Amino acid sequence: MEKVNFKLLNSLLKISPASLSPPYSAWFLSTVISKISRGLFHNGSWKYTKEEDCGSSNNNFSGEEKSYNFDYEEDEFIERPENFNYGINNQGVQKEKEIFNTRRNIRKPNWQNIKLKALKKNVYINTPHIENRSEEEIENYRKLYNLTLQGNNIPNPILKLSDYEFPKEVVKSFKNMGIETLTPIQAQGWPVVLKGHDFIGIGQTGSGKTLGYIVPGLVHVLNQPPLEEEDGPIGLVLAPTRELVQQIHDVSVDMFTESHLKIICLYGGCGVNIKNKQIISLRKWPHFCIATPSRLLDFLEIGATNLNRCTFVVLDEADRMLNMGFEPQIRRIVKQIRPDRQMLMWSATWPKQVQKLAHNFLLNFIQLNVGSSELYANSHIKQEIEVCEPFAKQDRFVQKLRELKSEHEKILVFAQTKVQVDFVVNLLNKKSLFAVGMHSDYIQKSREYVLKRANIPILVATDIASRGIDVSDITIVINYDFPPCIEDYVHRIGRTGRAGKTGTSLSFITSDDNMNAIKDLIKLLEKGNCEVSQSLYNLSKREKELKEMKRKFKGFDVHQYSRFRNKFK
Ligand SMILES: Nc1ncnc2c1ncn2[C@@H]1O[C@H](COP(=O)(O)OP(=O)(O)OP(=O)(O)O)[C@@H](O)[C@H]1O
Repeated sequence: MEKVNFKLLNSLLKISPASLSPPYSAWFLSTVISKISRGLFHNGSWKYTKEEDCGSSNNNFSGEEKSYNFDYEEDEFIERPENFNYGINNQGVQKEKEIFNTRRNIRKPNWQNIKLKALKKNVYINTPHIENRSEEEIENYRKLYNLTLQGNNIPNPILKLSDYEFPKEVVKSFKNMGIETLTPIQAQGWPVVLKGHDFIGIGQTGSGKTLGYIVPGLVHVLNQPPLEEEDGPIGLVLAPTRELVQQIHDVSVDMFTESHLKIICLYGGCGVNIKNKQIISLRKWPHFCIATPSRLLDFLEIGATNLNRCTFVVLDEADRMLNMGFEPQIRRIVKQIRPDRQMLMWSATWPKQVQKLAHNFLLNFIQLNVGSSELYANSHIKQEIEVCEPFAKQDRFVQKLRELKSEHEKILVFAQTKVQVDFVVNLLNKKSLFAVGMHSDYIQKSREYVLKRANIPILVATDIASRGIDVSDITIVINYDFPPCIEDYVHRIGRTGRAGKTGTSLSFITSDDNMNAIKDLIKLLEKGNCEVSQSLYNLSKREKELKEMKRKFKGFDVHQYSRFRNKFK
């Protein structure tokens, strides 16, 4: 029976053009040749023996032979039923999904019939120093940082770390992590969350929102009765991408070390072996869990964990989580969580479309906006815009990059699609500007590597890297393609200018870009008192006129009319 190394097959199928550049091409060729010689490229279903290819003999399937199939949602191989038939045009994949969908069904628990464990929601300690602060001092602080608050019974902010009696484990972690001051979103957010309120925290990119929920999350867990057998995690953080989940996990581990509480992270796209490790970690009674929604749902559906003890729930990048297809998953997960939970939502952007939806999940919440209740970009970022013709964009981009390369150590470039990322990487490598790409087709290990560990001067990515990712040495962000929605622009450029540092963004804009986003960009720049070039105004005006003409001359060839009009103007 033929044996296939799935990890390598996966890498080969998903190989990006960037990997064909000199350092990788030799490895690529040798791998292809060795795979051909082992009979990799055969028709029919893939078979492998787990012991060899998963590298572990401790899993359930050691020694036995099973068929596996690639799950595009989970981005990894999943077990396939015996006698499974692919059929023509992947009809089989569809059928397989149906089979698995029916197998995986979780019901909403009937909370009235379940005896819930005791919950201590308000873990705030009244500290005279904070309570006795004058109203004037508090007002001044809120005005200074432009804090807008909505809701009732709002506690005073914690202005200094020494003002509040944090548990000793937390104080030790602060020392280890070198945290001496609070950012405004932490100063006002922490007491609200510690009091047990549901909360929406909106603050600019890089303003410290992660610790904004991790610190009160840790205090919450420390105040709950200990976990017992069969209990799931007490704290749960949901985030949209694997990279973000891993990053939040890293920050949380630093914070939780002194308290010896267990913290785990769950994400897909990492192969069966890691999935098994994740299941094992779930069985070791973790106190806190950071997860992507689909992977957590998967584990809930196979019964690997439950959320009966979960009382502290966080949606990071909440607007993203309630949008773009995540919302049904979030609903299904939240149904599994007891109704008297505490729920928090955090983001740098809070578009109107998701606001109403968010309120469905929260009870008597307090909302904090740091900066402004309207959309705005981090004021530490210098925003530059370059308007050009679509055909001139490539050359202009390469020219600009050559100029910027000497000034900036690490440059992050955003392109709109995976194909576009590969195209830009190829373009730059051909021009001897060494660049590496990152998008969802890259294997997880290489995604982690290029983001955090590698010394790569130019990284080209899709929006997968736009939210929450905290890489300290990115000093410039370039939008090769302008995003179709302004919130994505704010998050993308927010990868620079973090934690009070300054940064620069450069965006290329052509008439091919989404004009609604351009209009929003003009508003954003005007609100932030940034200079708006005449060419940007002209572009927006020209498109407005064209739209107007299209409306008037419906059925006519508008472009022909436009040329005609320009000729005789
Ligand atoms: N109190 C603090 N003192 C010093 N540094 C801090 C403090 N809080 C956060 N930071 C640092 O600020 C940086 C940005 O924090 P974080 O990633 O939490 O930002 P964010 O608001 O979540 O950004 P985004 O909206 O992009 O997700 C991190 O490197 C973090 O270590």
